[in-house]
Amino acid sequence: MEAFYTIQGEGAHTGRAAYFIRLGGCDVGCHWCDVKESWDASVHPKLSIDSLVAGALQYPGRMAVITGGEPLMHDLTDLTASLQAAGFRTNIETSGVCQVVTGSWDWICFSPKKFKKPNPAIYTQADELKVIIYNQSDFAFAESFAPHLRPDCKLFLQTEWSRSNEMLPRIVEYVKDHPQWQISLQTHKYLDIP
Ligand SMILES: C[S@@+](CC[C@H](N)C(=O)[O-])C[C@H]1O[C@@H](n2cnc3c(N)ncnc32)[C@H](O)[C@@H]1O
Ligand SMILES: Nc1nc2[nH]cc(C(=O)O)c2c(=O)[nH]1
Ligand code: SF4
Ligand SMILES: [Mg+2]
Repeated sequence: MEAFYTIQGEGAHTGRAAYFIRLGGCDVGCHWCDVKESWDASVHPKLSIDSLVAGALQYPGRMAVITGGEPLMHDLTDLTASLQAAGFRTNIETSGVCQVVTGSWDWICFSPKKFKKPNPAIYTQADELKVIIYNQSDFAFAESFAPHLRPDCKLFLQTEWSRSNEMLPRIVEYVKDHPQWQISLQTHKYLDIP
């Protein structure tokens, strides 16, 4: 769908320069999704892996973030192999909804959704769990994944953007009471960058 060089706004790598590759296609259907234009893959141009890697190499950063849409709808074996061969660290943002987890990953951000169940195969591969808090029941939804993850998996709660005023104070109190969790903010939206 698009590729751009920016600052990772969310999660464990917040604040680091990264080349984002946003792949079209998603059938998870989050009603609050902030990139609904990504859902229909057929309206977006197909780019070759070589051109994506060449685009990334124009910039000094060597972290690539593959997102979407739901990137694991695609076989990411060749894209991640080419990025790693070119010297990039490969990070992914995924809901975990997929038949198989393809690709070679340096960092997996797993962001499960109530709207479609993830494949449990991703649980022990995740380096970071990032749950979007839209309402109070999302805290229990977030906790339901924690026992299945690796002990070193980082745990983040991120407010759904339009619900920040109501949910951020609750997330602050929750993290104070449950310090294994950290707050993730969509800092790129505050910075007004892509
Ligand atoms: C657009 S999604 C694409 C990757 C993948 N489909 C997923 O959901 O993880 C990238 C990240 O943005 C988060 N996100 C999407 N819409 C959001 C919103 N309105 N407020 C906060 N986070 C949002 C998702 O939960 C995910 O962590
Ligand atoms: N700056 C910036 N950071 C991000 N982290 C995850 C994003 C995504 O949409 O997957 C995203 C995004 O869209 N922009
Ligand atoms: S899974 Fe990700 S891309 Fe798909 S609708 Fe949900 S937030 Fe949007
Ligand atoms: Mg985004």
